[in-house]
Amino acid sequence: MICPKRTSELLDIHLAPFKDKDPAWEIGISKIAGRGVVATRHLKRGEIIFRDSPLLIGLAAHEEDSLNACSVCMILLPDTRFMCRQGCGLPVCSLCAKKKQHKTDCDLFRSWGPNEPEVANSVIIRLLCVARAINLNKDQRDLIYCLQANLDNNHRTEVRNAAKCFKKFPTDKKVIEIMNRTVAVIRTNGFDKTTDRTNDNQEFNYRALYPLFGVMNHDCIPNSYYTFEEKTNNMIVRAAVDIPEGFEITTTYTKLFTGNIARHLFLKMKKNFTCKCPRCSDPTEKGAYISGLYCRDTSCNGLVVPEITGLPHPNWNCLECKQKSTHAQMMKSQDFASGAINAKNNSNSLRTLIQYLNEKSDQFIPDSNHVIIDAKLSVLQRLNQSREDCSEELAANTRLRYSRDIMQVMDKLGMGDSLVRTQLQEQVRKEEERRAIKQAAEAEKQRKLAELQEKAAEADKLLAALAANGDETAAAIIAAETAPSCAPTGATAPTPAPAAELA
Ligand SMILES: C[S@@+](CC[C@H](N)C(=O)[O-])C[C@H]1O[C@@H](n2cnc3c(N)ncnc32)[C@H](O)[C@@H]1O
Repeated sequence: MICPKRTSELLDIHLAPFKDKDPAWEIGISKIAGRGVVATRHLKRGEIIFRDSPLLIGLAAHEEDSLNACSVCMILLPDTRFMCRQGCGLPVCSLCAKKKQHKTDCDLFRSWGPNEPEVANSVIIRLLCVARAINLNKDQRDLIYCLQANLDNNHRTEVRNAAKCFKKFPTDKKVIEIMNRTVAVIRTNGFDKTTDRTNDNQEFNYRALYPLFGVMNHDCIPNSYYTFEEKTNNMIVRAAVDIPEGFEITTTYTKLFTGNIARHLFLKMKKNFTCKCPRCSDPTEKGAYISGLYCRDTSCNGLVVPEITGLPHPNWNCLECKQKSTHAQMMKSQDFASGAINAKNNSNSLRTLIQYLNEKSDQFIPDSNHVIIDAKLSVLQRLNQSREDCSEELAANTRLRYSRDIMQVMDKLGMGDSLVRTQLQEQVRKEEERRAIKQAAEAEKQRKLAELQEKAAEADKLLAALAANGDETAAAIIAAETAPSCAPTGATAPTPAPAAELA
């Protein structure tokens, strides 16, 4: 492990533009693994802990059909004529083509002679983030070397493949080593499009290395969460819960609602470690039963969970009848459920998906299962874009119900704040506000009606009194004066409107 002091020095240089004189964090020896980020004082839930800027950032270029983004500002460009005319093989917008960053990138890639500079090639575009490490200054380069790098067998593959796309790719061992190391450092500590490392379903389509964030260790119930500033791509890390002084600040490398087994596999294969946090050690995941499935015995209503955690193929146990099942048996149920829900999710009708989730799916998969949580999140996301084929009432009820369901799972897991929770809270707040406005309008209608009824009753009484006194003319005048304001539209004087009719 590299000394936390040296890491701090290099991070201070990197973070100097933020001018944080009294940081709420420091780099220390972690109880979880190697170095970690530790709170220097008590942090309140929601408080900003630090800002970080990307030391390296570039297009992820994972999909061939989305290569038309500018390699500097990363904004999508019109479909034609977006490649640099200097022949570097990089897409660039007309504004960024004049910027210093592009000149540096362009000079580097042109000197390597791309085979087909006019064609957008995902391998070349993807390499840019890594190749930018070559032009960093010494402190920045040292910072890269200071971060952990899990050097697996294929961390050299990317650079090796990229070399085939250029005529004069560098052969200098030092240059190749910098790039290979950078690939490994990004894989261990960085982002490579949201799907690879995000805890919040956030859109982040780049490949990037945030050095301070890179020192944070993982916990499946993290005590911090992060967001990105759209203009700068800077990251803001906040406390998800109150964090006492001296406690390690953790993040999660996996999605929040992935079950124990899938998280275990992801962390083992992609991040090279086995997590031993309390959620991972508990087959019920703190009673949230995110991996829970129904017992195979149809006469039993019990939930089945993995017998022990931390294994890729555990046996499963019914919590009710104690029947054991093999992993393969339970995966059949899980795959069947995932297939059914995904088929409904991919169909065009959002209303059908909602009906299916509300009425059918719990016959074969518990509501607590991650497939259902993901489907509900997907419904909420679709509803945010449009109501599709749902009535206003169905959309509103679904928003409220699913947001509350998912927050309940978060509460069971003991999760604090996160971007997802903020979004769900906002959905609930809006829906409760809409309902309160509707209720207030209904109450106001009722109040006015009662007022009218009261007036009509008073008029009835007056009329009766006048009639009893034999004052027929006065009664007719009163009836004519009161009826238009009390009676429903269309009622005509002189006949007094009976109170029942007004309702
Ligand atoms: C982004 S780095 C975190 C910082 C790292 N501890 C360091 O000293 O630089 C990720 C690596 O830290 C280790 N790590 C992070 N969280 C861990 C955890 N919960 N349990 C075990 N190892 C963990 C793993 O080796 C992982 O590949």
